[in-house]
Parts: sequence; C-alpha cells; structure tokens
Amino acid sequence: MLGVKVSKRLGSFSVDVAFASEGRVTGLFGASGSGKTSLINMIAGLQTPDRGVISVDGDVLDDTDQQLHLAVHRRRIGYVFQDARLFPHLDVRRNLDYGRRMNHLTRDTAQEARLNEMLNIGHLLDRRPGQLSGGERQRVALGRALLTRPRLLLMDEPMGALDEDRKAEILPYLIRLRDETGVPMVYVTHDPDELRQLASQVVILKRGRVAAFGGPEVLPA
Ligand SMILES: Nc1ncnc2c1ncn2[C@@H]1O[C@H](COP(=O)(O)OP(=O)(O)OP(=O)(O)O)[C@@H](O)[C@H]1O
Repeated sequence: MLGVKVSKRLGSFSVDVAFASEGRVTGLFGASGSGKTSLINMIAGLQTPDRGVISVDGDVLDDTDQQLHLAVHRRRIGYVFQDARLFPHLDVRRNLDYGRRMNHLTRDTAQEARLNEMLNIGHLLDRRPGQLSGGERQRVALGRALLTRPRLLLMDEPMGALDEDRKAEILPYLIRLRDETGVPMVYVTHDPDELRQLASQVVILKRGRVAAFGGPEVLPA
C-alpha cells in the first residue's frame, strides 16, 4: 500500500494531499500545474514535505514528526520520466546495467532475460540511444528502472512525448509490467484514457488538493 499524507508550500502554490492506495497502478491525474510532479518528487525523496508521512508497504520513507527523511538513493524507488534520459554515450546494455551498478546490486541474469523478453529489448542491446525510436527508448528506460529492483516505480508522463501510434505500441508493455512484475506503480498523466487502461486507483489533483479518489470511474469522460 502507498500511503501519502503531505503538505508543502512551493512559493505561492501549496500541496496538501492525503490518500492511501492499494492499487497495483495508482494514477495521478490533473491539469498542468495541479501538483502532480511536486507530489511524485516528494515520494521519490527529491523534495521534502513540510509536514507529513509517506510510506510504501508499511516502510516509512518520510515522517516529519519523527524527523525522518530517507535519502533518495536509499528509498529503492525507480523513476521513469517523459524523456527517457538514457546516457547517449552508452549502449543499451550499459544503460540497463547502470542503475544496478549505482545501487551496488549483484547481477541477476534471469531477471535481465525476463525483462528483455517482457519489454522486447533484447535485440537492441548493442545500440546507442540515438539509434532507437522514442518508444524503444522508453522501454529501455523502464527496464533500467526495474533492474534496480525498486519497491515502487514512479512514471511521470512516460508516454507524454510519444505520438498516438507510439503510445498504442507501448501501452501493452506497461500493462504487462503491471500484471507480471508485482512492482507497485504510480503513473502520472493528464490523459484519462491511459489511466482507464492502466490504473486500479486514481487520485485526481486540483490546485494541489485531492479532488477525487477511487477507481477509474472517477475519471472525466
Ligand atoms: N520550487 C518551486 N517554487 C515555486 N513554485 C513551484 C515550485 N515547484 C513547483 N511550483 C509550482 O507549483 C505548481 C505545481 O507544479 P507541478 O509541476 O507539480 O504541476 P504538474 O501538475 O506536474 O504540472 P505539469 O502537468 O505541467 O507537469 C506550479 O504552479 C508550479 O509553478
């Protein structure tokens, strides 16, 4: 379960959000400027709440009353951005291995093979990011994040830079990851259709507040 109860002031904007999601994919939906990125930056540990508690499956990542703020690299949270942010000078194999090495994890060749198959990236290992399509780059970014064995995967508009055809191509991979990896995910978007297909629970943000929380039926038509 992902438990979030945080408040934070950012200039003239403030985030004041509480929800507890049991969903395998928790969708964060809201217009531009509603606070989605600010909220996932707090979950990732990139920003510290002024007040509140963040927990994943009972492990507390932040608790301001206890002056507890687990550092980013100790949270075991994977992060996939709109732009894949692969290293252009490294081939796919080295990009995939980067997170594991940074986290001092031992290689798990069975998991590598499983993710290569699940994301259909095994034939891309020797290429550099410049030789990949946008959808392929995102699949590699997903693999790289999952190879760090995260307890939670944050995705901030991972399909935001893709055209409709590429989105349709990558969505089945996201559904497979949801159904087969067992890693809970937070998925940020302002596209309700993506969440209808992916999310089990949805948080709708408006001006830094929770406007609705529930199943995909809370999404606008
Ligand atoms: N460090 C900061 N200082 C001041 N204001 C900030 C800061 N960070 C974010 N904001 C403001 O907080 C509001 C919410 O921003 P945020 O990026 O979280 O929204 P968002 O829902 O992710 O938007 P988008 O969909 O456009 O990415 C915006 O008005 C932004 O300008």
